[in-house]
Order: sequence, then C-alpha cells, then structure tokens
Amino acid sequence: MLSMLMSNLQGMVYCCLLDADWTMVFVSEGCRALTGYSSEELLFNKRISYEELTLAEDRLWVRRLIEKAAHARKKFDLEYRIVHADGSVHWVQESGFPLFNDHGELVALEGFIQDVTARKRSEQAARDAEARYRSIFENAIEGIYQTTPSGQYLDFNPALARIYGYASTQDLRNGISDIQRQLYVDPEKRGEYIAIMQANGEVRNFEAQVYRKNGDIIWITENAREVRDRDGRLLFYEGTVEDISERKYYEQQIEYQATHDMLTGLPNRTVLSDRLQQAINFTARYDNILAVAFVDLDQFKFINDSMGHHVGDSLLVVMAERLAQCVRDSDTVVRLGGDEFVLLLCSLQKIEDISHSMQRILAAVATPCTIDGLEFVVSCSIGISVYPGDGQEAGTLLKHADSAMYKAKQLGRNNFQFYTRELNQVLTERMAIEYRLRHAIENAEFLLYYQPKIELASGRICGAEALIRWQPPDGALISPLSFIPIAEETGQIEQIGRWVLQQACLAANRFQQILGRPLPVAVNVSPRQFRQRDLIGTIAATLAATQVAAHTVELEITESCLAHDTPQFIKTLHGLKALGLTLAIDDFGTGYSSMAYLKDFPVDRLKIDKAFVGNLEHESTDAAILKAIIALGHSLGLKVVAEGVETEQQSAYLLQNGCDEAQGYWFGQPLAEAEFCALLTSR
Ligand SMILES: Nc1nc2c(ncn2[C@@H]2O[C@@H]3COP(=O)(O)O[C@H]4[C@@H](O)[C@H](n5cnc6c(=O)[nH]c(N)nc65)O[C@@H]4COP(=O)(O)O[C@H]3[C@H]2O)c(=O)[nH]1
Repeated sequence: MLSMLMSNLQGMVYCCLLDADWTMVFVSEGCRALTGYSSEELLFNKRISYEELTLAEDRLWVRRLIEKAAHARKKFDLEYRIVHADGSVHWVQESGFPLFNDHGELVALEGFIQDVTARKRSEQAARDAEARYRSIFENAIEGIYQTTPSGQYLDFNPALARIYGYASTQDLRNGISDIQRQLYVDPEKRGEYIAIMQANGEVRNFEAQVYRKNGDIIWITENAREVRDRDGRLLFYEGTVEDISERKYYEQQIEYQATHDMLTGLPNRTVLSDRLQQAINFTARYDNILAVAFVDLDQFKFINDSMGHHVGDSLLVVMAERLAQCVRDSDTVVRLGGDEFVLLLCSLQKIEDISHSMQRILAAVATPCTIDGLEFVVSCSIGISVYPGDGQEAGTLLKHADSAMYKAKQLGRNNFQFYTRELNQVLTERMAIEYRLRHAIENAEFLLYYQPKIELASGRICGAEALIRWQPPDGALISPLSFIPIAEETGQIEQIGRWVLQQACLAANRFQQILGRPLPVAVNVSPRQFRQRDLIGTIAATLAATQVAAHTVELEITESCLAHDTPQFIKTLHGLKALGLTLAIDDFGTGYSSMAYLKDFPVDRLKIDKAFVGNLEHESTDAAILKAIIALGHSLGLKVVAEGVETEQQSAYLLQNGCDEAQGYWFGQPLAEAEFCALLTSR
C-alpha cells in the first residue's frame, strides 16, 4: 500500500547518501516523470548521479544548505533547478531530513522532490508583470493615484508629485493630507467628484483647477474608478491625473479670440445675441428696463482715411475704453465692427436713467484725445431701443436701435435718439427707395435739371450745374437729397454718375449750338464715385464719345472727398486735371476742411456752401467767413462761386466782396433741359 501511495505521488520519494554524488539508494516511481530517467538509471549512479542532475549553477549552494541542515539535524526545504533527461531545466522543490544510525551518526537523507516548474513560471510571470506595471506606474507621464474616499492618498506615482509641483513622492505625501481642502481651488469640486463616483462607479474627464505646491493654479483632468473587494465593499479610488493647463490656455485663447475684438478687447458681434438674450431674460425676471444702444462714431471714417489706420485704431481703443467706463460692470459693451458699438444697459428703473447714461457717453466720447501728439475730437450718434417697449426679441431690439442711430445721424450727429414707430416708417421708405432705385436707370426714370451760374460782374450766364431728378412713373419728382445718399451706400451711384456725365455732355453740345459758344456744365461727383476704379478712363471715354471739349466740363467734388489725401486721391485729381477738366470744391466750408490741402490740390473753383450765403443778412460771422473764403480762394488763384443766392442783397454783398460767380433761386431755379434751353435763347 505504501508503494502504491508512493507511485501515485506527483514527485519522487528518495533516500540518498550524503556523498559527493548524492548517491540514491532508493527512489520511487516518480523518478522518471521528475527527471526523465528510470529509477534503475539513477540508483547507485548507474547512469547519472543526482549531483549531475542538479543544474551546475545551483549545485554548490544546494549542497551547502542541505549539509548545514543535516548537520544541525534539521529538516530542510528548498527549491532549485535540475536538468531533465530531455535537456530541459525544471524547477523542483525538495523537502527532506537527515537519517542517523543507532550511534547517532549521519548516514543518509530522506525526502521528497517534486516538479514545481509550472508554479515557478507563473510566479515569475507575476513578478515580471508586477515589475512591468511598476515601471509604468513609476515612469508614466500621467499622475496615477489611489485615495481613500475621504481624500487621503494611499499611493501615487512620481508623475503625480511632479504635476503638483512637489520634489518627490515623499514631499507630496508630507504636503497633502486632505485633497478636498488642500488640492482643489474650488473645494466643492471634491464633492462633485464623489457624487459622480457614487452615481457611476467612475469619473471620466473630470476637469478642475488645483493648486501646485508653490500656489500656482493649474488645470487637470482626472479619470478614476472605484475599487471594491470581493464582497463589494469600497476599498479606494484609483485614477489618473493629466495636466491640461496648456490645452486649457489655448482653448481659452481660441474662445477669447472668437468672442472678443482683438483691437479693443471688447466682446465682439458673436457674443452679442447671447448677451442680449441673457439681459432680456434677466430684465424680464426682475421687471426692469433694458436699453440697447447702438453707438457710431461720427468722424471716424474721415480720421481713419486721412490720418492712417494706426491713428484710427488708437482712436477706437480710446473710445472703447471710454464707453466701457461709462457703464456699470454688469452692463455690456460690444464692438460690432468698424466704428460701431452696442451697449446693453441692464437693471434700469426708468427711461430717464437711459438719457443720463447717454449724455455721459456723448460727453465722454467728445472729450478731446491726443494720438501721436495730435489732438482729435470726435462725437458719436446713438440710437436706443428699450425692452420691453420697443421689442421682445434680441433681433428686433437691435434692428430698432440701429434705425434710431440712423435718425441720430440725420439729425446732425452728436446726439442720441430713441426708437419710435414713425422712425421705423421712415426707414421702411428708405428701403423701398433702395429697391426702386435698382430699376430707375433701366426704366429711364432719371432727368437732369440745369441751374444757371452767373458771372456776378457782368450778370451773364457763365455755366450750368446739372442736378439730377428722379421721376418715378407713379409719383412726384424725388429730390436727390432723398436718394443720392442711398445710392452712395449701395454703390448704385457709380452707374448713376456715368449716366449723369453722359447726359450732361450731350446737353453741353446742345447748349453750345444755341449760344454759339461753349457753356461749361458742372456735374457732381460723390465720394464713392471718386474712389471708383478707372474714373479717369470712364470720363475720358464719355468725353470722346460725346465729342465734348474737356474744359467745358466741371467736376464738383465735395469737401469730404478731398479729405482722402492719400497718394491715390492726389493721383486721380491730377489725372482728371490732365484730361483738361475743371475741378471745383463743392459745399466749401461745411466739411472738415483743412485749408492746407487747397494749395496742394489742382482745383480751379471754390463753391461756398449755401448755408453761409443764406445767413448772410442775419449772421455777421457768416458774412465775415464769406469774405475770408473769397479772399482765401483768390489768394490761391481760384475762382470763388457762391451757392444758394436767394436775394438781391446777398447778390450785392457777394459782388461787393469780389465773389466771381453765383448760383441760386435769385438768378434761376434748376430747370428741365427744355426750359433751360429756352432761358438761354431768351438771353
Ligand atoms: N435753398 C436753396 N437751394 C438752392 C438754391 N439754388 C440751388 N439750390 C439747390 O442747392 C443744391 C446745390 O447742389 P449741391 O450743393 O451740389 O447739392 C446737391 C448734390 O450734392 C447732390 N446731387 C444733385 N445732383 C447730383 C448728381 O447728379 N450726382 C451726384 N453725385 N450728386 C448730385 O444733391 C444735392 C442736392 O441737390 P438739389 O436738391 O438739386 O439741390 C441743389 C439746388 O437745387 C437756392 O437759392 N436756395
């Protein structure tokens, strides 16, 4: 029974001598499975000794250990390697004890050797895996941690210490004992983390701001999960930490750029509707008033074009700062683009509050400011719509504020206007004009009227100004004052301008036939026309086609046009002059005249604005200005023409002060061509 038991054992029972070969005197059946040799081959070292079976590297220490135990009369238990008959190396575990004879002399060893290669391999694999994971843990770039649910670290890797700015893991261990209070900038964050963990068993991409050791704040993202034991009891949280400060910084930069105006730092158009909607919701909830103010700088385009964009930019920055200072922190100032801003004034109690704010803004904007050593004064026009009275929705409020701003512009700038229904009516009409204008040229709805120009000294008609009229098929004549500014804005003026010049040239031919001498005809050129590409080419072609001598055509250019003292502008002026045309400055005295430009530009005439002439009898300053302009014109070798002469006294004053020519109802209204021809014939 004993031999059966031994043969069934997974291993070899042995008895060996304590000699140099570990000579086996007994081995059980398990010998073959263990060593690959039969028991006969091993017994008494017939074919191989156990010493030889033992792996060479292990022989010495195995022998030392066993001999030491045996001499100490103790059991021994050890693991080492043997070389199997097939050449493979196997791990074995040997347990044995020494045997003594009756005299107490050590005579042999007895024991059991079993193959433990499989266990050894899995232990080794486990060790390798542990080493690998440890290496990942130690060398990871991400921080890895285990914490108690109450917020104490159980374990973490060097990367976590590095991310949090600690010199070593020990430094971090000493530094943070309570994650909630010491780590998170907002201590509420830990509560949030726990709540998500409790609900889902994990936390994903949890972003938070944390303090580094030196007090700097960084952004991190955490991914973590609960770790539970077999019975489901929560052991700890385990997770990773990544420093995402750089990403956050770029995200914030991108968001800032998308939502802010780079020049002024103000929120931009993209955020306007959101902010306005928030303001509406807030105002509705607290039953307050909300004002939407559209602010447009009056002289900005002029300064920008004439002084250069860097001055324009600096001016916008100053104005943006002033606007922001005029409102409360809870209000919003948005730069829409160009020189347009929108202000959202919240939590107002009464309409008068708005007026006060607007007066403050007008005054702040109009305060002189110095840029590059030059002093500038600009004003602004403001249109206001009020929630809830002028509209319930963001879009409507903005549209109405914009309309009111147009009204403020029309009323002479530097003022603010509230939106009204009547105003809306006016703007609707404006849109209708814009629409109908598109067909006016092809439907031949335009006419040219001619107003005589008189040489004051002789009383002779010395020229005519062509003035456009619009005769729609279904209505009264429309004044150019109503549609030229619209045509300017839409660009239709370029087409209209070409038509006017062509008609005026054809008329000049007819006038010449009547008079037997050329009669100069003046046409108005608006600022946009002036900037049109190939203006010179178009005019030259028209002159050639109509066979009109260039010196009979005069171009009236308004002062605001002249403000564009760019090289291109001067080049155009010289080009026109080179064609042989006469050039006149129209509405002189109303614009932003710098007398300085007059001497540099090749112009022939100054046309004094009718505002000075009309007030001549009542305003002594206007009379003085008139005199000065005439003198100035003459000193520069220019002819001076007065517009809007309505009375005999005005005519006399102008003659007396040396004005060369005049135009006005006193001498003749603008007339349709047939009537004007009749006038020429009658003279
Ligand atoms: N109160 C008063 N007004 C007088 C008197 N004599 C003439 N006027 C008006 O004064 C305006 C003079 O033309 P403007 O200053 O060039 O001002 C013109 C000019 O800037 C523009 N415009 C007219 N025709 C054209 C055109 O063909 N092309 C362009 N681009 N603009 C034009 O429209 C403006 C207004 O033209 P109109 O309504 O025809 O008004 C004309 C004329 O009818 C007077 O004694 N008293």
